[in-house]
Amino acid sequence: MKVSVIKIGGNIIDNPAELEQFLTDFSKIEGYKVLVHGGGKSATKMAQSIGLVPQMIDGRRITDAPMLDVVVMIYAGQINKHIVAQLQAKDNNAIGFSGADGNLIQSTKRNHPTIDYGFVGDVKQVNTKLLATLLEAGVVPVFCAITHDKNGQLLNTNADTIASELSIALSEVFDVTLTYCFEKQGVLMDSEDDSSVITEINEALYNKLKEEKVIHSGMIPKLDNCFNSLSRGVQKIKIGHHRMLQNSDIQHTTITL
Ligand SMILES: Nc1ncnc2c1ncn2[C@@H]1O[C@H](COP(=O)(O)OP(=O)(O)O)[C@@H](O)[C@H]1O
Ligand SMILES: CC(=O)N[C@@H](CCC(=O)OP(=O)(O)O)C(=O)O
Repeated sequence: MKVSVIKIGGNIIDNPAELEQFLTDFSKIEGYKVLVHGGGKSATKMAQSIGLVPQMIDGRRITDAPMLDVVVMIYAGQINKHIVAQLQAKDNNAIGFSGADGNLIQSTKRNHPTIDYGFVGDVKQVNTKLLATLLEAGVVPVFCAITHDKNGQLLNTNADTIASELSIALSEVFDVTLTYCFEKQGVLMDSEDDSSVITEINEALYNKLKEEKVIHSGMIPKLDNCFNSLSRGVQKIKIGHHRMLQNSDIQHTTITL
């Protein structure tokens, strides 16, 4: 059996017209599917509006107690419930989840020797059995970027990592295709030129382009997640613009080991 795991980032979520188009395309995907959403941009705006100062290190948000409240409200509340309602309107039987719900994603608080990330979690285990049961019951799970430590503490976890870890776990049971959708056409030779798509990238090319600074910022953790997922059983990974979901002519990047 096949499963499509799709991740969308803050730039789609922040644009209502793009989000609506994405959800229309997503709702038409046949078979088992899982949606993972970020929302970093909205969380940053909300945090600033109440006087908090957002800080990211290596693609991870420093999450103190007030920031944790903001990300739980924005990711597990506002964004997740809007997406679920929109998918229900499109006749997809979506249910929204954080990692705490059904103990679906348990994580451990990040323990870094020099940086205090605060309430940030690294995924420890996925409740694959419950997730498979939900898929087999016709549910479309919609995950936000909040996990828990099973001791009552919610933790903020990078959404790309959640998509990757769910895909790895589901690979024990299904053939998984993981698709990262964002605002660009794929991994680009020039990150400002959408016509410069690299159609296939392996780890050797990635390392070379990272060194040459062709690949930088948020694309680095995204691709690190991709190679980790491929080496741990995920069948296929694509990165590109969400229009590729319903139009196979749209250029995108395929990741290979
Ligand atoms: N070579 C590249 N090709 C495409 N994007 C790149 C590249 N190098 C860096 N980037 C940056 O990576 C960003 C995507 O990472 P991120 O912001 O984490 O995505 P998401 O919106 O999915 O959370 C792009 O907006 C782009 O600015
Ligand atoms: C720990 C950590 O960094 N969590 C992320 C979760 C959201 C996210 O990943 O959103 P995008 O996919 O839109 O970037 C954050 O708070 O920004």
